[in-house]
Amino acid sequence: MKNKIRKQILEARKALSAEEVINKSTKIFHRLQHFPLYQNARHVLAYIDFRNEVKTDLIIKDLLSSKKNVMIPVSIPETKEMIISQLFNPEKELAKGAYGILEPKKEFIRKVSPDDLDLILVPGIAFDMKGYRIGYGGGYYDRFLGQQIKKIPSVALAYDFQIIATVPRDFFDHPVDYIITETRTIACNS
Ligand SMILES: Nc1nc2c(c(=O)[nH]1)N(C=O)[C@@H](CNc1ccc(C(=O)N[C@@H](CCC(=O)O)C(=O)O)cc1)CN2
Ligand SMILES: Nc1ncnc2c1ncn2[C@@H]1O[C@H](COP(=O)(O)OP(=O)(O)OP(=O)(O)O)[C@@H](O)[C@H]1O
Repeated sequence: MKNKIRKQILEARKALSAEEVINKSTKIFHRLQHFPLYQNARHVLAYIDFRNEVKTDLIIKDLLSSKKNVMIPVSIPETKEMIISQLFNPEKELAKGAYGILEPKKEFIRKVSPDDLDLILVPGIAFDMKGYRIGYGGGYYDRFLGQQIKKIPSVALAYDFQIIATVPRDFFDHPVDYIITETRTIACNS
C-alpha cells in the first residue's frame, strides 16, 4: 500500500516544472517565515532537496543570514541511519553523496547531537492530516525521530498534492507536528 501511494505521488512530483517547484517552494518559505516555531528556533535541521522536493535553498540562506545554526542529514546506507552535520557554507561544503543527495564532503562533517536541535524540517513523499508520512522507504526519519530523548517539534514541507486522506501506519512511524504547503499550515496534533 505504501509502495503504491509512493509511486503515484512521486509521478505527480516528477511532472512539476522547474518553475512550479520554485513558485510553490517560495510560497512555502514565506509561510514558514511567519511561523513562530521557525522564528524562535536557533538550531534547525534542514535537508538538501533533490528530485523536485520542496526546495530549501531560500530557507537555508535565511537561517544562515540570521546567524542561526543549520544542520543537514548525512545518510548512512549500511545502517539506514542518519547523522546530522552543521552547515556553514552550502556553496563550498557540499558534494553528491548517498542516493545522489548533496551532503557535506568528509572534511566538512561537523557532527551535532540530535538533542541540540529545536526544529526539524522534514522532507517526504506523502502525508496525511495527522502527520503520518511516507518517505523513500529507508526508514531514515522514523529511526531518527525515534532516537530523540526530548521531543523536538517537526515541520514537514510539502506540496498540496502530497496531502492524502490516510497514510497506512506502522508501529515505528513518527508523525510530524505540522505540515506547511503552498496554501496552508496544518497542525497535526495527533
Ligand atoms: N532531501 C532529502 N534528504 C534525505 C531524505 C529525503 O527524503 N530527502 N531522506 C529521507 O529518508 C534520507 C535519505 N533517504 C533515501 C532513501 C532511499 C532513497 C532511494 O533513492 N532509494 C532507491 C532504492 C534504493 C537504493 O537505491 O538503494 C529508490 O527510491 O529508487 C533515497 C533517499 C536522508 N536524506
Ligand atoms: N525505528 C526503527 N527501527 C527499526 N527499523 C525501522 C525503524 N523505523 C523504520 N524501520 C524500518 O525501515 C523500513 C522503512 O519504513 P517506511 O517505509 O515507513 O520508510 P519511510 O518513512 O517511507 O522512509 P524514509 O524515512 O527513509 O523517508 C521498514 O522496513 C521498517 O521496518
